[in-house]
Amino acid sequence: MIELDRAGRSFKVRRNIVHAVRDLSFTVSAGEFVGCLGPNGAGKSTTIKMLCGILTPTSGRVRVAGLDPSRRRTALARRIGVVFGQRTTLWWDLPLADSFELIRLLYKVDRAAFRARLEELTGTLGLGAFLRTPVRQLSLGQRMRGDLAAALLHAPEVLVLDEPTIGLDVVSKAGIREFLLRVNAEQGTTVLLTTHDLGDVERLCRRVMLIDHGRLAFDGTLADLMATAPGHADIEDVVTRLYKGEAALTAELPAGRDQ
Ligand SMILES: Nc1ncnc2c1ncn2[C@@H]1O[C@H](COP(=O)(O)OP(=O)(O)OP(=O)(O)O)[C@@H](O)[C@H]1O
Repeated sequence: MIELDRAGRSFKVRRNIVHAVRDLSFTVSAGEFVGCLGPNGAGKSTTIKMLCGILTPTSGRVRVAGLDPSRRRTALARRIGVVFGQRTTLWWDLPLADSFELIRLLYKVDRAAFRARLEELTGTLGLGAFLRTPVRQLSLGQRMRGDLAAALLHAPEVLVLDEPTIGLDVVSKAGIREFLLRVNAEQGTTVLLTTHDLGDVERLCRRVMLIDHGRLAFDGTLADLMATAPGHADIEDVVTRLYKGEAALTAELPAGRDQ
């Protein structure tokens, strides 16, 4: 469903070249739920932006649902849902319901299918009480639920989330996590998320990737991740060690994973 083959993205900043992502290769199969960790500036958001076609890779190849994201952005938009936790894709001054209607028109979703989908999402995400509220008046937790609904209204096969639980309280976080698990389990939606919240990884992700300096530094299960630091039972300790380079990351890549 998602394929990166030696994908790279660099930026020219004044006279310097910043290599945000280098030689990144991995595949995510249909129905997987994958978490992507990495220190600040590691290249996670740049990777997500290449997956949804916002950024064109400067080297290598990216495919999502068989499409080249930067060349087939419109075709891909029908098959992918994207949420940036730090930025809303909703219309700030419009009530949530009007934003959804605009999305229906943009994505040319059939009216009956849209109604059914919206009803389902309104129920599972608890949007009913604030559907008529302008987006700018929503709390962060409400806005995030609205953004998730917006990303899923056209029933995409792939859902890509950049820090979907950032800034949320424990109850809101739990609600979003439960919802994402449901979408993955019941609809078979492939989910790839980036996060700094290790609770997201523990509770959601069957597979964890770690990006460091734009490269894939680890790819395996949560148990594989914990095994990189024997004797450390706390995921926070393990990840801190990995970020500080205290563990031999690449040596721990499980056999059979793309590197
Ligand atoms: N448009 C840009 N122009 C120049 N440099 C950029 C641009 N976008 C990202 N970078 C640089 O690329 C590197 C990777 O950034 P990116 O945002 O992908 O990291 P990240 O892993 O998502 O970080 P964080 O966890 O802090 O969100 C950083 O050094 C960043 O400064």
